[in-house]
Amino acid sequence: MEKRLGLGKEKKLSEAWKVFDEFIYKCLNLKDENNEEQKSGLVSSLTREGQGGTSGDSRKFITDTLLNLMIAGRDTTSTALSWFFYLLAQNPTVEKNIRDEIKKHLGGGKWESLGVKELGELVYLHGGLFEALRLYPPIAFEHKSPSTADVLPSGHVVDEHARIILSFYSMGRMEGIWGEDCMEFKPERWFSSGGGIKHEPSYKFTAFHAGPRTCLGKEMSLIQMKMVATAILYHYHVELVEGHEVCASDSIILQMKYGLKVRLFLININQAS
Ligand code: HEM
Repeated sequence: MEKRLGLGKEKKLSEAWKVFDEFIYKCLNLKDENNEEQKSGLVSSLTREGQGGTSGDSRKFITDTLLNLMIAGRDTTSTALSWFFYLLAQNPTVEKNIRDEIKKHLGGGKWESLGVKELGELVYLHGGLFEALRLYPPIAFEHKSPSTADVLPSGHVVDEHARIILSFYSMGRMEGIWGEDCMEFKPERWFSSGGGIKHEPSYKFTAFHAGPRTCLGKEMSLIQMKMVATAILYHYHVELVEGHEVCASDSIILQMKYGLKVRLFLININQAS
């Protein structure tokens, strides 16, 4: 009824759609004008590959795809970073180890001198982020339904009406999967015996899901998170504001109900020890 009459939440939604469409169409027009320079960009690839998707309308296809990427990539990445800094503030030794590692790879330069290749060598930072994702997966649970009746590898029979809930949050904290220290924040868990990054199968570390519907933005989000974390840790020591309650909200994304309040203390990484 609200939709038909253009009232309440439906009104807000259609206004928001209008703003979003105007923004995207403006970007597309800009792209058209600079066509030669942007042939290899994301929008150009979508235009080439999509050809309108099922709707046959290539602009709608691009708008929907970009909205999908924005929804999938924004709150997930920021939520993961909030939990990472929350855990870090409670584990100052880990913060120090990550800062030492950043310093070691700087080669005397500024944090901006760390490119994608160098970020990939920050093993401690990687371990810290993966621990945050294991303990606080931004998409904490997921449900799936079979399109037809089936038998799972476990032997469970599921019909087409079954709904299977997967709790990534619980899986990240199970002793049977991660061992006795499963509740501890331990970046070292992700170190290989050779000192590099240890790989864990996606069916064990499920923060990005697994199989054919696995997260398409995993590598991109890791680069983003590493860059943001490096920029902050290069400049600041992080402490939690005393008395501020930190707990998870009951939303689709495992955000912090009251946000994260921290104090930042300016440091000079080249002098910090
Ligand atoms: C820490 C950051 C992120 C986490 C934890 C995460 C996690 C996930 C998970 C669990 C899924 C599966 C959801 C489902 O099956 O319903 C998923 C799907 C997806 N993610 Fe991410 N994601 C992150 C960042 C991103 C970013 C930055 C992008 C892109 C810019 C992205 C794009 C996507 C897309 C397009 C899908 C749908 C894939 C499909 O259904 O085929 N994600 N992500």
